[in-house]
This record gives sequence, C-alpha cells and structure tokens, in this order.
Amino acid sequence: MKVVLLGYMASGKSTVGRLLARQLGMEFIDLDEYIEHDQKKSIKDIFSEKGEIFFRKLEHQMLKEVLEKDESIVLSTGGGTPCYGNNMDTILKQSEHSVYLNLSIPKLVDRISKEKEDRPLVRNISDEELPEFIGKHLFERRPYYLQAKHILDCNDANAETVTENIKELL
Ligand SMILES: Nc1ncnc2c1ncn2[C@@H]1O[C@H](COP(=O)(O)OP(=O)(O)OP(=O)(O)O)[C@@H](O)[C@H]1O
Ligand SMILES: O=C(O)C1=C[C@@H](O)[C@@H](O)[C@H](O)C1
Ligand SMILES: [Mg+2]
Repeated sequence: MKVVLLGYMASGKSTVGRLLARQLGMEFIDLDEYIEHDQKKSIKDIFSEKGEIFFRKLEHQMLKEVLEKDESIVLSTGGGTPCYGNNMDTILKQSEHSVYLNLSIPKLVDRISKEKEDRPLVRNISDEELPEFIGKHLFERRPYYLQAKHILDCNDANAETVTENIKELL
C-alpha cells in the first residue's frame, strides 16, 4: 500500500508521515529528505545553487522513483510536489490513498512565520507580507491539493490526532 500526504508548506506532512509510518509499521519516505540525500545538499542550497527549475525536475524524477518501489510506503511530499507537471496524476495512479492536510491561511502563517529560514520560497518574504503571499499561493495550489482522495481538516488537531484521523480513512 502507498499512502501519500499532500499539503502546503508547514501543514505537517513530514511530522505526521513519520508518526503514521511508525504506527502502521510501514517504510517512511520524506521526498524532500530523499532529494537532499541524493544530492548531498539541503533543499535551501539546491534552490540557491541550481535554481527552482532544477529542483522541480529532480522532484518529478524522485517522485516517480519512490512510487515505483514495491514496498508499502508512507510518502510525505514537498509542499509544491503535486502542483508541477503531471505529478498529481502520478500520485493518484500510483497510490491507494492520497491525503490533503488542509489548514487555514492564519494557521499556516503562524507556523511558517516561525520556520521561514529553511523554506526557500518564503524565507525572503517579510512577516507583514506573509499572509497575502500565502493566501495567493494557496489559491493557485489548492486545485491540485483538492484532487487528493481524502481531504482532512487539520486546523484543530495535534499531530497525534491528525495521524489517528488518517488511520480511520485507510
Ligand atoms: N498537527 C500539528 N499541530 C501543531 N503543529 C504541528 C502539527 N503538525 C506539524 N506541526 C509543526 O508544524 C511545523 C511544520 O511541520 P512539518 O515540517 O511536518 O510540515 P511539512 O508539511 O512537512 O512542511 P514542508 O512542506 O515545508 O516540508 C513543525 O514545527 C511541526 O512540529
Ligand atoms: O512548497 C514548496 O514549493 C516547497 C516546499 C518544501 O517542502 C520543499 O519541497 C521546497 O522548499 C519547496
Ligand atoms: Mg516536510
């Protein structure tokens, strides 16, 4: 079985994916970490040294590679993964369950404002501009996220509760 977690930056994909995999006894892959391991560089350095287009090509290749594996996997994607090329079609075809971790703009702003540094797309956005940036960005991305098989409201749930709620969907 393949379970793929989707959602905006800081929606909890990595945190929840790790917990879910441990509880289900499945392998856990975080696509951002998988790319960092392959390139022996942080996402931040890949963006600054090679640019976003290079990263998106790599992300596309690595997504296909991971979803072609035979094992049961919980895959946490990057925030932009479903929104480029035919990645969302690949996710829908190659996984039994895709779950969109849906959070409100204020919740995302709150989390991202505390952790901007390692996220190249937001690190240069000021705190004042962050709500508008995230609002517009999410408006562009939501049509992709909403194609997920399951849409989960994560606004008032800690990571353990989100994990429990996903298990009920499977
Ligand atoms: N349900 C939750 N409630 C409160 N905080 C959470 C929850 N899930 C994750 N967090 C916290 O939110 C922050 C972002 O979480 P995480 O890194 O898992 O997000 P992500 O979706 O993987 O982000 P990215 O797309 O940038 O990789 C972390 O500090 C994490 O501890
Ligand atoms: O939302 C995005 O486009 C990104 C999210 C992160 O997970 C990383 O994949 C990278 O920082 C880009
Ligand atoms: Mg992550």
